[in-house]
Amino acid sequence: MKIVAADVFVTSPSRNFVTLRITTEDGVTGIGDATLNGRELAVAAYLKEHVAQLLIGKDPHRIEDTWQFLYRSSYWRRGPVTMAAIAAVDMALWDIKGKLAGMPVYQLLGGASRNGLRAYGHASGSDIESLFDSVREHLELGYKSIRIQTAVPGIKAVYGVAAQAQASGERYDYEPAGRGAFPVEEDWDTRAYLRHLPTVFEAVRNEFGPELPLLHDGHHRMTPIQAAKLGKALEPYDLFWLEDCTPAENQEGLRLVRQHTTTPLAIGEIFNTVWDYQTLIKEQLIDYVRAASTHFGGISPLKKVMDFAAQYQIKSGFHGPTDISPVGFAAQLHVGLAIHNYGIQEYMQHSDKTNEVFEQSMTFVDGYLHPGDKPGIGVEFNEEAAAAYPYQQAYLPYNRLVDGTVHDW
Ligand SMILES: O=C(O)[C@@H](O)[C@@H](O)[C@H](O)[C@H](O)CO
Repeated sequence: MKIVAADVFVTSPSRNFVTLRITTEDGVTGIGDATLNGRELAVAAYLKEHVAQLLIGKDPHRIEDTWQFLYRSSYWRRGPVTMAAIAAVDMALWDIKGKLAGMPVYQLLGGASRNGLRAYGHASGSDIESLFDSVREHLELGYKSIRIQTAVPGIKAVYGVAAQAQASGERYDYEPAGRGAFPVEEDWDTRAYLRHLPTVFEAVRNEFGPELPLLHDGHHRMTPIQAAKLGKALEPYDLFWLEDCTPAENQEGLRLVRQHTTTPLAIGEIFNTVWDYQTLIKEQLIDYVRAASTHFGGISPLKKVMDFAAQYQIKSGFHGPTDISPVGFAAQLHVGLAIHNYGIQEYMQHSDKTNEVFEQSMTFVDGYLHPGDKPGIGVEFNEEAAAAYPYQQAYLPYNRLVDGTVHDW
């Protein structure tokens, strides 16, 4: 069997998505997600100009061989653009394999290790009352674990806090990428944040009790010693995890954080390869792997990093914001269902427009996700609906400190 076509689609139903569709000579199709928030067209060009023609004539069954060929033959390894492109090919080939086998992808990865996947949602508020309302809303939706993000007094805009109530069908807990020709500038003050956050967690614990698993995302903005201080200060509130407490590229920095706190740590949404996790896993500097299938080279390497992490009792906590398309999201649900060391899945929920373009078969019932039992990944791409939503330029925001210095966002 041979691949006869590889088509790339860029569509913007509420937000931008890059999708690859591979077609075999028998007319079987597979789809993959190549969305890289704010840099979508770079991945689309990488796929269209450099990868599509290499796939024509290849045997779609040879997933590992095609992955290694794309990774090694380019010579220039790693990086988010390359790895998102390879991820889309990998997912599309798993999708095809599942369709040909008549099985959902999780069956091909070893079968289900659990009945459903525990998910967490994003509660946020500009003050304590609106935060409590948001937590209640998420509990009503069935979430059994909740991420807490709040405004910080004195700071105008903070990562993770929904700016306004969304219109019906546009349920975004938080959508950071703003449409426009230049990134929005936000401000930041770490000392104000460090003073404020423990008081927020104290209030949430007092209101919602000790049982509810609570998470928080530091979004790369602290130095190791600041992160250590925060982890320690949050210990009385028993967090499920503190995420991205420091910029991820400084792996050694986590040693310092670890020396000072028992708050569990999650990191890695900006990682692209298994090698980015080498030190963190071998030295047990983290508790949860935050990779996303879309930015990590697809289903194949995600399964590999989790098997490596399993030897160190490190669990999954795959990145699941709305900038991972329903295809990439479903792809990692299959991995999560199959692996033994599943931890939790971030789940923000896509908009109605997105769901019109990507018809999903996954379910979210009583706080648990399931990828569904359709052969392959279980998502259908509606090309006609996609064409009605052309690409729109969008950028993630960036931060400046009070003196004008650019800071991690
Ligand atoms: O934990 C998360 O979900 C975030 O860190 C993301 O929302 C991140 O900001 C976006 O994926 C950026 O595109």
